[in-house]
Amino acid sequence: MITIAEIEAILIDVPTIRPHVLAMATMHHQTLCLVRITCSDGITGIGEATTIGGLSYGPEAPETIKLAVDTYFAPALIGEDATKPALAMERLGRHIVGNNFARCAVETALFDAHGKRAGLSISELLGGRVHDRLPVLWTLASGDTARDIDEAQKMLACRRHDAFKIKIGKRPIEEDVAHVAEIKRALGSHASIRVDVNMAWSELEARPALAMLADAGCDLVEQPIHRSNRAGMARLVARSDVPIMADEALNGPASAYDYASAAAADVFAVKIEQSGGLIAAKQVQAVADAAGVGLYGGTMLEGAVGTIASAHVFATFPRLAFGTELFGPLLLTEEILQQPLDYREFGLEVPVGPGLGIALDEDRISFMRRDASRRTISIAAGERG
Ligand SMILES: O=C(O)C[C@H]1C=CC(=O)O1
Ligand SMILES: [Mn+2]
Repeated sequence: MITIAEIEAILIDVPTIRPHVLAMATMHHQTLCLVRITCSDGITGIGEATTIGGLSYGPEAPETIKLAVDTYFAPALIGEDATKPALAMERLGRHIVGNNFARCAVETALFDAHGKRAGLSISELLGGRVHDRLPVLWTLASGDTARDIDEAQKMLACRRHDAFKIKIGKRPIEEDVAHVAEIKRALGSHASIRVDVNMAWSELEARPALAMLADAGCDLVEQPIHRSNRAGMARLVARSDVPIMADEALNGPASAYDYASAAAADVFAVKIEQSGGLIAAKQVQAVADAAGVGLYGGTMLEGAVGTIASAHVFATFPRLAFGTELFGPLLLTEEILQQPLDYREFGLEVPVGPGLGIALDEDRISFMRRDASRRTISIAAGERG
């Protein structure tokens, strides 16, 4: 039997190209928790978990993910059959509750390794792709209207993105709506404009705000109110002219079923980490398709590894009404792959090679990892200078 031999979780801090201003946090960097699994046949697989603003988005942070993987996931998985990712994850579920983000990183690494072994990409392991390229939007979140407009116009001009998600919820509603309306006016019909409120409003605030956003030409409103207020989401969906998307409310197939059966969302933002892995994300998709809920491929602002794992999953979705937001690597200053991802013509190419179909730049990773010893390098540099 080919077994799981070693599991390593590595933290890497990467600056963002500009501050990313969300309702609950302003990001100046992103921390990637890379998970590397080595199997007894010598094949390795890589996975990734990220969060947004440490613990400010959800119950996991990069450091807690590393701790969970090192302390609990690794001992439970070592010695298990490496050729059966679904079985390994099922067994793991008997010992570990929750920890969806950590689960996703581990499951991705198992799929990457098994895909390399089988000579198949992850999308092929998941049933086969229906898209080779995915539409990708860009998030405008500099915190400044003129800068956001300038950024969007550059993206349109170089044909990288023609849909934009504006992060709101931090400022008073009138200011936020004026910000959205000004961006929409500047970009006109060339661009689809959506907003993400990240749960910042109460239901009473959301009611007039949704009407104002509809007037401003907004195409989609993401998670306007708290994840726990499912009935409130259903009331908003029933009266809103703009489609409403659930994001934070979804953490796997059971929550998707709850939301779909309560008619509490028009669209689901599927995120592999929030869902608890690639298989669970496919189950969220199945619930949405069965219920007639639209789909959108979401991101946890992952780097290249999590982004491509997501792309393999979303490439298997026959219906993807609102496209994806798989732009995470473009928000980061550092390239960690040997071959950069292919973003052009408003989309991302889904790699065709085995597993994830990407290769890490191992020298960069060794240099950037949080626990790298740079002391010797700086002493040597000091001696030279
Ligand atoms: O959807 C979120 O809340 C998280 C994320 C996705 C895009 C972005 O800018 O932030
Ligand atoms: Mn969101």
